[in-house]
Amino acid sequence: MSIAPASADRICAVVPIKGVVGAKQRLAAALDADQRSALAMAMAEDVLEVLAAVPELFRVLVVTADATVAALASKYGAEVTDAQASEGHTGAVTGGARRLVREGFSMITLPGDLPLLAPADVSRVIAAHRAAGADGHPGFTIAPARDFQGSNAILMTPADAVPLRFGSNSFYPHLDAARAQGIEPTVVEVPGIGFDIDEPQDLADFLITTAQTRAGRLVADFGPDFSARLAAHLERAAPAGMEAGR
Ligand SMILES: Nc1nc2c(ncn2[C@@H]2O[C@H](COP(=O)(O)OP(=O)(O)OP(=O)(O)O)[C@@H](O)[C@H]2O)c(=O)[nH]1
Ligand SMILES: O=C(O)[C@H](O)COP(=O)(O)O
Repeated sequence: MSIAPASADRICAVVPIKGVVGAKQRLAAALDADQRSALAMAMAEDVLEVLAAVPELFRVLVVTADATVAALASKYGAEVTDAQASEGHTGAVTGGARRLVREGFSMITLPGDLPLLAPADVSRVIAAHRAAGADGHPGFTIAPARDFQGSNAILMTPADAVPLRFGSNSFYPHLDAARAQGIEPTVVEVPGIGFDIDEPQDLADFLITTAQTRAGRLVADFGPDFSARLAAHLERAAPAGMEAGR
């Protein structure tokens, strides 16, 4: 099999999307299954719309085994693959990376649950990667989650430059993994990338933004009582003597 040389000028976004069923389990205390599915789909559509508007991206590849997600991806001009799509976040991204290596593309991977993402956020990561001189050389650029636990965007030249392992605390291990490959990671903090919705507290923080996106309108439509119920849940869930918060 021939492998085309990777270039930081040829970047494909890889977005793993689990799909309608089983999404956002960690929000189960705040949302029922239908609400969780609807929120996951709304965020995914918002992210796909944003990525379609990033001028530096050549392509977008959605890794999913879900037919509804696949149809949504096509609507925004994204390609779809189901290779390794049911092997968790890490498996799905690794499957996408393998394909991009064969095709000579660098990879930026982002999850589908970044409700405040804007095209300029993605452009910032790409600019940082290029400024770090990754063109023609292996490079690794990462934008952490706001709590510095998650890895919310990773850009690699070539697409498989560093073995990835997503999980509850992947940011610092990913820095170590890059250094183990002899690559000094570039870290770029981007608020619109750092904010994802994993836990009920994230949902409460998102409600306050009153974002005029699909996801923002959806949570606003959960009704006037929703934010009070969410606040009550967070109050109950907070350790005694502490304010609800991260
Ligand atoms: N294709 C694919 N994508 C996945 C899989 N697991 C997670 N993802 C995606 O990876 C990104 C981060 O997902 P997580 O926050 O870990 O999982 P989640 O389903 O969104 O939420 P939880 O169920 O609460 O963990 C999201 O875009 C998910 O849709 C999987 O098995 N296959
Ligand atoms: O390693 C990570 O960044 C996580 O797997 C991403 O998923 P989450 O932040 O949505 O849990």
